[in-house]
Amino acid sequence: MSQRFRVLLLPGDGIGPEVVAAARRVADAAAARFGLTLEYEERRIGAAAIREEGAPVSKETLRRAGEADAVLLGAVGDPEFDGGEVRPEAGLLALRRELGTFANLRPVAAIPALSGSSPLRPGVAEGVDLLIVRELTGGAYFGEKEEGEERASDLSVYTRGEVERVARVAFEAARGRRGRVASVDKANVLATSRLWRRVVGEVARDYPDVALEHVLVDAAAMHLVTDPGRFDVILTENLFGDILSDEAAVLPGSMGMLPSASLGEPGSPGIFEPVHGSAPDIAGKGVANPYAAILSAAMMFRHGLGRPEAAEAIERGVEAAVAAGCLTPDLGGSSGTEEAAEAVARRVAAEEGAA
Ligand SMILES: NC(=O)C1=CN([C@@H]2O[C@H](COP(=O)(O)OP(=O)(O)OC[C@H]3O[C@@H](n4cnc5c(N)ncnc54)[C@H](O)[C@@H]3O)[C@@H](O)[C@H]2O)C=CC1
Ligand SMILES: CC(C)CC(=O)C(=O)O
Ligand SMILES: [Mg+2]
Repeated sequence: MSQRFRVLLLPGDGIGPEVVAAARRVADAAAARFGLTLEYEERRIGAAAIREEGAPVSKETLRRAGEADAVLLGAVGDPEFDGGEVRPEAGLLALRRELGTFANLRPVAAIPALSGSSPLRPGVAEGVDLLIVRELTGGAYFGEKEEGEERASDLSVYTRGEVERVARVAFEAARGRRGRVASVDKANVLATSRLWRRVVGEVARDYPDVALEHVLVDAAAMHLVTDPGRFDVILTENLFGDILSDEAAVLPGSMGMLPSASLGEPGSPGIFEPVHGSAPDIAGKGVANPYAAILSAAMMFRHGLGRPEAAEAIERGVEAAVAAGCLTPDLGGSSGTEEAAEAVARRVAAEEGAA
């Protein structure tokens, strides 16, 4: 009998529905090839939920997310709600809090056909392969807020336990990679960063086979673009990780190339979501790059459903589609979102050596 998984789809806003449809198309191809059944439920989040349900995420959606095996999410955010009291982005933060997804894995890898000397895309950094482990449920995004006409504040709090658990995720990941962790902080100024640095140093003692360096975030931002090869795993807090990962998008060539997995305690559902936002400037045009969402579906198979062979098939499918020149406009091509998804799905279905 085929293995069944419940996947909650949260397409969200802007290009979210377009890229989630693309990711679903490819996930279905992978499921069919490996004899799995994906049972989908689709619900609203973000601006779509504010309009229809009066809140950026409903209690029922949070409950259903908790019951799913994995959540596949597009993006939230709509200029209509800029400056308003109820913000679409609050729905995503509430979901991350509800599921306790404290570790956000953001791999940054340049696809060979796009990199360096390739005539397809000169300028993309060749051979880049790093992993940003971003703490996702603490810091300034979740601290107490004060918002007035004359004064505003966002409290940034980290506890020893919050730092320790995400640090362990980074060290474990480094063991399966090139054995190096760069912990990024601002310990010359911030108290939270000094706690961060102390605790990461303590955790490192349990991983004598992993090399640890501490890097200040301002210098890290520079090294990331001038010498990305110096990094293997970057471990950092919520706000710094958000900014550094968008910066890292220049390495594979586009925001549309960065997937992510937001993970909590073992056994709890993860959220699989592209790093990019709702991109209102290109929404509804059918030109959004779906590879970040498709690669997030691959991460869902690997980290959420325990089926790495399906993840690898999707990743090979994306590489092959890109090598064949199936590029959306952000990558210098003229393919549409659906065309790119179809190109990957076809390759996933047809690949030799199916399990
Ligand atoms: N995880 C999430 O849901 C996130 C939501 N947002 C929200 O998204 C909205 C727009 O924010 P922006 O700052 O414009 O960031 P964004 O990531 O949506 O877009 C930044 C730039 O990258 C381009 N881009 C992004 N994804 C792309 C894709 N798949 N294919 C081709 N081009 C792509 C956009 O066209 C835009 O020029 C805001 O409301 C923001 O709060 C922003 C980041 C993350
Ligand atoms: C709540 C989101 C808008 C934050 C974000 O930009 C991200 O997680 O990448
Ligand atoms: Mg972001």
